[in-house]
Amino acid sequence: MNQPSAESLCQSKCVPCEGGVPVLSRVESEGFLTAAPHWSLNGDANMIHRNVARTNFVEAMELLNEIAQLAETEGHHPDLHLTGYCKVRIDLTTHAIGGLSENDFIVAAKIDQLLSADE
Ligand SMILES: C[C@H](O)[C@H](O)[C@H]1CNC2=NC(N)=NC(=O)C2=N1
Repeated sequence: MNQPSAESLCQSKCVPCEGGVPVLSRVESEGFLTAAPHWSLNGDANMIHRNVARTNFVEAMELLNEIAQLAETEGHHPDLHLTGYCKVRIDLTTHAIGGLSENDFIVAAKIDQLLSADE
């Protein structure tokens, strides 16, 4: 597989997934992470996450809603956590296959784009 870029991921669209897609290996996921360097792979290599801080509670909630809209557009949904009054943790995994798929990295790159537009 060619090394993905943030740009190519942002131009891609999530493919509806109800199973039948191979789980990405740790090495494949690490390749995708070069295009999404703000994200971390967990120990089991079945989830990536990113932490984001906002300046107050309302801005954190607005961010959660922006990500929710993006997720609905993509048809692929992160697990969103408000971890403090202005802190957000975003977890991405493909529930249907119990691990990571390209969809997770497409949504990660699009969230990065949304966050850089906000800054
Ligand atoms: C058909 C549709 O693509 C699936 O139900 C999607 C919806 N959003 C999803 N989001 C995530 N994170 N994992 C999934 O397996 C998943 N499945």
